[in-house]
Amino acid sequence: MNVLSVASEVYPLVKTGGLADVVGALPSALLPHGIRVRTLVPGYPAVLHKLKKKKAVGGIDNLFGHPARMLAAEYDGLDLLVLDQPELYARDGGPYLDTTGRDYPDNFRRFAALSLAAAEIAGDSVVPGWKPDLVHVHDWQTALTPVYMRFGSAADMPTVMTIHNIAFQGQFGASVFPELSLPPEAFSMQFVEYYGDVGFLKGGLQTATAITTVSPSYAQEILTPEFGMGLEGLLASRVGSLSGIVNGIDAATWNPETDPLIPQNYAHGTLKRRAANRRVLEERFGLDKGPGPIFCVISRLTWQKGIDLLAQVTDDIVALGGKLIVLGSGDAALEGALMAAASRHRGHIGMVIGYDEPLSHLMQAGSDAILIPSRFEPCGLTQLYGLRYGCVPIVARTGGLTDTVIDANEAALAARVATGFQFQPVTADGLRLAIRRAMHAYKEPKVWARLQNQGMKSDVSWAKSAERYASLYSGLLAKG
Ligand SMILES: Nc1ncnc2c1ncn2[C@@H]1O[C@H](COP(=O)(O)OP(=O)(O)O[C@H]2O[C@H](CO)[C@@H](O)[C@H](O)[C@H]2O)[C@@H](O)[C@H]1O
Repeated sequence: MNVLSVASEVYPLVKTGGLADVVGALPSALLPHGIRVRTLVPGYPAVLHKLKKKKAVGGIDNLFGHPARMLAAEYDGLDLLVLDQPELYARDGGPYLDTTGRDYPDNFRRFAALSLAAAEIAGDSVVPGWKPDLVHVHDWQTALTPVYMRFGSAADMPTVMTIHNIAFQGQFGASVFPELSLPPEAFSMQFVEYYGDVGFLKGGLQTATAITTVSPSYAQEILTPEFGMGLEGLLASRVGSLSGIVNGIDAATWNPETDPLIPQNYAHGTLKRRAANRRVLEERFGLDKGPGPIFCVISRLTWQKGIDLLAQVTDDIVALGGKLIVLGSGDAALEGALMAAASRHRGHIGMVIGYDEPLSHLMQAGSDAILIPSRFEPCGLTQLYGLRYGCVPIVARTGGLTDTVIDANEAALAARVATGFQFQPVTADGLRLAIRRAMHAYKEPKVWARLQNQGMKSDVSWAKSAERYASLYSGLLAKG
């Protein structure tokens, strides 16, 4: 089976968050199922620069007023198609934001173009001699693909639309509609019209053959007004086509036994070796040496991720004898609150503002626990990395965090299945209580080591989830 996967980012070429990790890791996990994935991404400078050997395999004469080239390349096991259209993608900033942190004003056009190109590949008019059997799109940036397919020459080909984060919907004023090269009837409830605006994600959810999200719990939650963010009604009308498949991790990139980004490799039998990583971490974050657990946070610093709750418990962490290190960037006010905490508690709280992939590996390898107080979390990946690295996850009981961490309650401890701590309600008090519970467990080395070992043994690979995607794809093809 040939699958075209379409996304706005893919690890290791371009990454702003978990979407890239998933899009980068799923293809090799699907290969044993006889599924060959080609991944279509925009030709951002970062992508073109990293791909040394690329070949023009086709093109589109007029993609929103400009010619575009389709390049093919292989990178780190990925079979890539790259949409090379400098007017849209040759920019100095990131994939979505300019150098001052603002959305590019033509993002609607940049990602409509990506979606239209995908639909034309599916319609067999762009890459001669290659055509997918199914198209899999991710998040709002690629959500118009099934809409274009419906009105183009691949109307019967099955499509899967995966929601990684329903908070980002790609909603634009109605004035963009005439620029999208869609027929007038597409501006209706059945397609992209969304409360009088154009909704990219809405259009995708309305037209994709199947909808998935990245955990079973989140698939349930988005049917409620609290988590559906306005799309719960539409999703309820499509509930028969909606499922949740939990994310895995790239077990080769995230393997403490072989990870080249950490000073000291280790396995679950050699947890003591983590101490060497801890020492490097202490240096890096300016922490005092000494006992007590190091809690880490690796995250966008936003309300979704509950970072305001974290800012309320920093003093408590220090008062209880713990240390805190934070890597991330985001809301200026939250960055400021954490910086203030770091200067109040020099030697006990360290902060690095920015995005640093190697440092994120070191933090998982040297910290004792990772805090994830998210208000909503479709799946979450950092708790999965934590499990693999013996960095015990302390998580809000929501979405995929619920599905992947087993709370250290008495029964779970007795059954030796606990892997971390969950808390609810998702408030500062809830988080505070979870930190107290973790501190208590940390004081009993045997209990803590068991939590670490149990986590390291849990299956966070793609194996089971790839099987689920494979059977979803086969089911759709069989129906088609
Ligand atoms: N400052 C920093 N420096 C280095 N690395 C950093 C970093 N900040 C974050 N990261 C990395 O970025 C990724 C974040 O992934 P998450 O799944 O936690 O959240 P995100 O909200 O981006 O993804 C959305 O999509 C994914 C994928 O489906 C879902 O798991 C998730 O719930 C959903 O919100 C992880 O690999 C993490 O290590």
